[in-house]
Amino acid sequence: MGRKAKFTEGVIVKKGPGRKSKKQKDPIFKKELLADSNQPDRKLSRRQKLRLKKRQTKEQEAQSKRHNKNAQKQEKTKSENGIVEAGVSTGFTDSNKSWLKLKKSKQKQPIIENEDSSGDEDPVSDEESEVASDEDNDDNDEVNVSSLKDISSESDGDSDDDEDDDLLPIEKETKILKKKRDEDAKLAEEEMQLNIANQEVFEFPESENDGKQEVSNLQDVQARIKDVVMVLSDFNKLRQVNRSRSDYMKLLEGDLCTYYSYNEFLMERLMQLFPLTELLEFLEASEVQRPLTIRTNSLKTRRRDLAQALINRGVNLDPIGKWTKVGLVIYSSQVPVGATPEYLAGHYIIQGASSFLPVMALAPQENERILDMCAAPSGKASHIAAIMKNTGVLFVNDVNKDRVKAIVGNFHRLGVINSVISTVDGRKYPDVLKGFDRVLLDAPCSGSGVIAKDPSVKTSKDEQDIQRCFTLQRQLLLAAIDCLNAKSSTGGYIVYSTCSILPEENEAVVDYALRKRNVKLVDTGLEFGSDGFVNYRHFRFHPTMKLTKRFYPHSHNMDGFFVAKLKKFSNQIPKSQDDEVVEVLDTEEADVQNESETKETIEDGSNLGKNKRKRENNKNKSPTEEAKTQNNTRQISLNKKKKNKSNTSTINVEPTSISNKATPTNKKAKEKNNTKKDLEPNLKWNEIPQETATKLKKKMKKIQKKKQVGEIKKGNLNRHKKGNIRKTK
Ligand SMILES: C[S@@+](CC[C@H](N)C(=O)[O-])C[C@H]1O[C@@H](n2cnc3c(N)ncnc32)[C@H](O)[C@@H]1O
Repeated sequence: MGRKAKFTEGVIVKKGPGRKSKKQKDPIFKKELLADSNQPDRKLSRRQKLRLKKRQTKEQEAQSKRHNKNAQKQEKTKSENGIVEAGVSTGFTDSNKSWLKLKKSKQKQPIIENEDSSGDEDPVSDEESEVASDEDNDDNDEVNVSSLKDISSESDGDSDDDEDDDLLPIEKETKILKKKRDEDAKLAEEEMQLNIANQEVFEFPESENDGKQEVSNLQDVQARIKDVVMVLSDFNKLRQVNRSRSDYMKLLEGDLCTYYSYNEFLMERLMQLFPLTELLEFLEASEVQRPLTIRTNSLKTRRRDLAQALINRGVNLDPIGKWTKVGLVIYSSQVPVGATPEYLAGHYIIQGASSFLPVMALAPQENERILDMCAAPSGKASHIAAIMKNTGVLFVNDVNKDRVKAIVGNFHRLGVINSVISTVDGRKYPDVLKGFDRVLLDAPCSGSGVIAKDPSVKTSKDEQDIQRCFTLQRQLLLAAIDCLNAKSSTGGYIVYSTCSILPEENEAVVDYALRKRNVKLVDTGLEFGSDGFVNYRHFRFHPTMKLTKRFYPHSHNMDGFFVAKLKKFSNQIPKSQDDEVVEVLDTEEADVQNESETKETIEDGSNLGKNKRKRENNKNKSPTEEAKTQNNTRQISLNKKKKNKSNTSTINVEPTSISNKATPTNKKAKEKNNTKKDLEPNLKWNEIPQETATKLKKKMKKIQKKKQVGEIKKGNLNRHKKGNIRKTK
């Protein structure tokens, strides 16, 4: 195989002007680059000139140093050896050696260098001196850098310009950015120092009204809130020595009331409830409306179809979350959401996300008998009906006749056909019907969880309102439990819920029911939410209270809400002495009882203490054991009653209770005194405003009269009964 012939060899192919050669011109270099760098007339930049000058002065200095050293050495050797060698300089060798020593320490090549130069007494050449001076420069790197910095900072304008000329655009940009970043960091540092300084100078207002007048606008109030929170977060370090934590808390409470427009009562309760940072989050979140949410009525449509229909009408929506299959959140809408054809056809109901939770916890089953005791306007009741698929029977009740009308309207629209609607006081419901598989008690409450929806709650609630609420809630809960059938094959469950976040209306009510009835707390089945309180102020609730769920606007993005689920394990009602308190009273009596029960709770008197002790004794017992002890107490109390009957025919009535039950008959005067005593020890008249005191007194007189009449009647009855017994005997 021979080599291929190159036919083109020797023929010079003329390259045509290609695209590149057409466009690209010959490169043009800067003059300086082309110029010989060794040429003395080369143009140097200012900085280069400075460097050159510096190097030259350094060289001179180094040389003079060397001369001095040599001179000193020569003098030394002369004085040591007594020999004076005029005209012969050995100094360079020494200096050379010293340079070598320097090298030795730096480069760790002492042997070769030493060997090479050992005994060499040649004077150091110019080149070497150049190197030496360079080395010196290296040694003094730090000095050079700092001096360069100095130079640049001194002659900011010119040198920077010169430098910038040498830099690429991207380098220039990074330089500018770096400079800006440095400036920002410096500013931030200054601000921080200023904050620290301010923080240190926060002074507690000295005026008598604790500084209420010192802040004139909301911005100042806000600033002081921040300051006080800061002090409280590191109290030992930042406090003023003569001020206690409670002083700061009081100041903060006042400022928060001013800033967020709350009354002191509610703010105080909230401050007891939340840690400071969480409190601020709660207050902020309660200023913002919750997102508009709707629930698909699964009796009439599916969520997907409803969503599509609404999107077609210009509604911007999304599913609420993974935890519900029927909820939709509406971000914006081109049509009024409460008046679309879908709404009117009952395909959905406008309902807050938190309202889904109690029904989910109740977990209704098809074909059950379910009671919704306080149902109007029926958001939750219609949800229950939908889950039951219109099977079984849903008993829907509310004491308010006007609100019941809303139930009827809603049920018509939504197509609920398995319901019986009633208007009864829930507390009397067990007298009407019992034996339900499940009961929902969505109790009337203070509404402290729905402040965004109803801002009047901020200022309208006081101690008495809360007391009235929780007394009614307790009575309703016991009645609701009494309506339940513990032996239900599918249920025996009750869900208690409120839109309040106050433990008095939630955990305390459930705790009360745990003591009064054969029920135990069970898991709600809700996958999210915060645990219920076990400790709160002077209350200590049953440890199982953790099974209850709380929801907050700031952490769950829904209205404040409480849900507890209880299972009834016996239809028997344990009768303890305390039970006398729990009776269905007419409204007038209930009011007075509220007052007296309320007092009982405020003063944390004998009953609460007693109950607390009892609870602590039962704390480690299982529900059945607890039930046994409760039954025991019941027996004891019954025995006591029997004894009393046989001896004196009187029944011990709890000092706080006003009851319709049998009262002593034969000693009217004594009884009169007793009733008076029953009522009065708990009421401190001087603590009650005069108006309410006179009202209360009037009411009490009325009740006493009623009682006396009732007693006489009952007394007559008893006499008849006794007579009958005697007769039969
Ligand atoms: C929180 S609302 C119920 C809301 C309802 N569950 C819903 O989802 O639409 C409380 C209801 O309890 C009713 N209520 C108040 N006291 C009552 C009582 N003693 N017996 C029955 N219902 C009562 C009120 O009229 C009110 O409608």
